Amino acid sequence: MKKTARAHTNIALIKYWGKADAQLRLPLMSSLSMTLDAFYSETSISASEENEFFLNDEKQTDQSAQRVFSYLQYLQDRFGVSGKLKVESTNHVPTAAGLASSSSAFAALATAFCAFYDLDVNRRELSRLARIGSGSASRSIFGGFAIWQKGTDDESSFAYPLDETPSLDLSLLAVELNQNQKKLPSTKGMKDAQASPFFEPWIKRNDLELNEMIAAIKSNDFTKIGSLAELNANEMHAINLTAQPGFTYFEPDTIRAIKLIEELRSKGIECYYTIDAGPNLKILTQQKNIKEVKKIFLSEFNNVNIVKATFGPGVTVLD
Ligand SMILES: Nc1ncnc2c1ncn2[C@@H]1O[C@H](COP(=O)(O)OP(=O)(O)OP(=O)(O)O)[C@@H](O)[C@H]1O
Ligand SMILES: C[C@@](O)(CCOP(=O)(O)OP(=O)(O)O)CC(=O)O
Repeated sequence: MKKTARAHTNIALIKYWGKADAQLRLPLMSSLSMTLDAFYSETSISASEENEFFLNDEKQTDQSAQRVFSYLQYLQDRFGVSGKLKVESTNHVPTAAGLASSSSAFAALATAFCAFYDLDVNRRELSRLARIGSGSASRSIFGGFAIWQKGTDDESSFAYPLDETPSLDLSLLAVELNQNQKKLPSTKGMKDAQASPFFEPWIKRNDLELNEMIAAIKSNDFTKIGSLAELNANEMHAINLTAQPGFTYFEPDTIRAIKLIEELRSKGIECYYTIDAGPNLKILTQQKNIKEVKKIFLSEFNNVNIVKATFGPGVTVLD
């Protein structure tokens, strides 16, 4: 018997970047995201002679396999089930390039696991389980806009939908400047960032920014959504730069792309950016400006891949 689940990635507009508990992946802040239709992972689980993990048809034996196996062990212990498992996953998103592959990966893995063992879990519990695999995965259980409330323990830290089928005119252009796997995984990056003198203010502003974002979404205020998402992303990257020692996920092309967005805005083409733990940008824009923004980026950058996305669905079991 084989069970397969599909989960879409999500992009945080209010970001998770800092943990209160590394094992349980309890965050120090609540976050809010948009699930994306264009990017997803499909993961199957079946019984096997030994634990195996295939990613995009290639057997994995490195740290990424260890992460999957220890997560499966955790889930088996938690539910009192056993057996060796074969995990086969396909990413329809570049892996570990700051395009949130771990969000779709662990949402799909948690869901396939529950389907395989026929476990009766609701979506809130599924979100808690996905969170243990990768924090951002807690939000990929849901479509549209999701909020991950930080909570104080395993029970209370889960995501829930804010609006699963938004009618908002909001599109995202993923500007893939560099699809290579990053050297500094998110888990380590967010740990190192806690040494920044601006880490405390970053945590303190979370409530305010989250509430402002919820209000902006509810009132269909694209300008507020875009500018606040950009501010929040820049705060996250500012604490990276000011950590001791400082670091950045930005590359020269990331800065060039930021400058280009500023230029487009000054010409009246409204667009904003958000950036995760990688050099690639996600541009937030509206239907009427997509063509123009895409055209200008393609003419300014060689070898850039631009993928358009809008709201995607929550996790599903495929068979
Ligand atoms: N389909 C998958 N199944 C299991 N593990 C995966 C899968 N895709 C990616 N991963 C693992 O997720 C980890 C990458 O996560 P990481 O959070 O560092 O990068 P990312 O998800 O691309 O970027 P972001 O910081 O935006 O979330 C790696 O350990 C990678 O092997
Ligand atoms: C920048 C981010 O994308 C960080 C995501 O971090 P992960 O969820 O990948 O981290 P772990 O919980 O350690 O697996 C912001 C976000 O998605 O909220």
